[in-house]
Formats: sequence, structure tokens, C-alpha cells
Amino acid sequence: MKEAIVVKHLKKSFGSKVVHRDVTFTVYDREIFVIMGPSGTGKSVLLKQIAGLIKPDDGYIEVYGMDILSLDEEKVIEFRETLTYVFQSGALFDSYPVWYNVAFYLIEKKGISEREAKKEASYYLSLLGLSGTEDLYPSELSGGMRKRVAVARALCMNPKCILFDEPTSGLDPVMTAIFDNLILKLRKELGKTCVVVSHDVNSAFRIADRIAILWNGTIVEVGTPEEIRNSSNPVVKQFINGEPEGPITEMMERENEQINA
Ligand SMILES: Nc1ncnc2c1ncn2[C@@H]1O[C@H](COP(=O)(O)OP(=O)(O)OP(=O)(O)O)[C@@H](O)[C@H]1O
Repeated sequence: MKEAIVVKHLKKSFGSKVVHRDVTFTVYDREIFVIMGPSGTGKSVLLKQIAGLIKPDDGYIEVYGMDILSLDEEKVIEFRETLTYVFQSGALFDSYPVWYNVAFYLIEKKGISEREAKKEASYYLSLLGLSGTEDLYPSELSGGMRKRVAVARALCMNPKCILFDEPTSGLDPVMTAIFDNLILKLRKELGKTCVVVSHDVNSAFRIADRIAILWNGTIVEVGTPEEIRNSSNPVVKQFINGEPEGPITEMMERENEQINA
């Protein structure tokens, strides 16, 4: 299996707050890899480091053979076109119509004419069930539609790999299922590698080839949905069963005691 993303011994702190102590994992080409874990364990920070938006303190990140922590100018462009990050909020420009949001990279960075870029944007919007929204503004769309526009924008760059930060947060169960199908379709029909940060256990089990559980600065387990469901690791068990008592809450209580001491 071809490696898409290799993360080795990643370390990241913000001041005295240690977020990642030692994070190591591999994502394979065309895999749907879901990263889960309790709130505040550093899932978004991990994605942002892979996307080159935050610099790790130490460790190694490779994306399709590129060592992303030491890219020269030429490779930076190749990296940007290999991997895209879809922000949790969608991060759309409110003052531009939908089509321009989607075509932004093509027009601003690739110098493609607005006419051609709009055609391309319309194609990706139709792929995501958003035909007819081209001339609307982001404020006129629902949350789920805005998230899909953000995916269309990512697809316009034709990356090999897309990073999704909580794509289904704030969506109802039906819209969540639609989004899950969309991610499955991106892999099946367009051959994309998808790395998804999610809180939603049902959604993760539905889409993932493998799931990684991040906790206490490290990946405590990686496995297929079946392996994660049957894990004997107390952290994994507490997390996927949503139990109020166990190692996750014990550590939270210890941290609260230290803060209040
Ligand atoms: N730019 C930053 N400066 C300082 N601290 C940060 C910064 N970004 C994140 N953090 C801290 O890093 C920790 C991990 O944050 P992160 O957003 O990655 O968690 P998460 O697992 O994605 O949480 P959630 O599931 O709630 O979205 C948190 O304690 C957060 O406050």
C-alpha cells in the first residue's frame, strides 16, 4: 500500500500546555482515516500541522513523499495542490458569490479566466448536489450547504488528499449521513484520500477504513471500525461508548484539581 501521510514522533506544546507528546501514524493512499478523541486532545492542531498551518515543535511529517517541514518554494506549490484542508466553519468569503468562493484558487493562484473557472466551479458544485447555487452568497445557504461549498472549493484544487475538520459538526442526522456518503463518494469515484476529524462515533464507523484514537498527547489505538469497537483499551471503550466514568474523566478531574490548587 502506498503511503499518503506519514507522521512520526510529533510534538507540540502551547506554552506550558503539552498537546502532542509523541504522535505517530500512517495514512495510506485512497484511505478514509478518521481521527477521534475527547474534546481538547489536539485533533484540530494535528490536522493543521499536517496541512502546514501550524509548525510542530519536533517530529516528522511526510505527505506523498514530501517532507513538509522543509519544503523549497517549488515544493510548497506542489504540496498545496496535493493536500487541502477543509475548515470546520467552511471559512467562506461572505462578500463573494458561491461560485467565486469555489473558483478562488483557480482565478487568484492559477490565473484561469473567470469564465473557465466558473464552469469548473459549477461542475464541482453539481457533484455535491449544489447546482443552481452559483450566484447565491454564503449567507443565503444552510450550514450543511456551506460545508459542501467548502468541499467543492477543496476539490477545485484537485488534491490527492483532503483533510476534513469535523465536517458534520452542527449537522442533523440526515445531513450527517449525506455528508458521510459524500466522503465515501470522493474516495470511490475520485480516488481521494480523506482524513477526517470527527466526534461522531456512528459517522466514523460508517465511513472509516481505519480509526485512530488520540488522547493524552498520543495515538492510543489505530484499527478498523471492528477492531476499535472490540478494543479492550479502557480509554477507547469509554470514548466510543460515551461512558461518564473512566480514564478520560479521571484525567480531566485531575487536571481541574491542578488548575484549582
Ligand atoms: N493557537 C493556539 N494557541 C494556544 N493554544 C492552542 C492553539 N490552538 C489550540 N490550542 C490548544 O490546544 C489544545 C488542543 O486544541 P484542538 O482544537 O486541537 O483540540 P480538539 O481535539 O480539536 O478539540 P475539539 O474536539 O473540542 O474541537 C486545546 O487546549 C487548545 O486550547
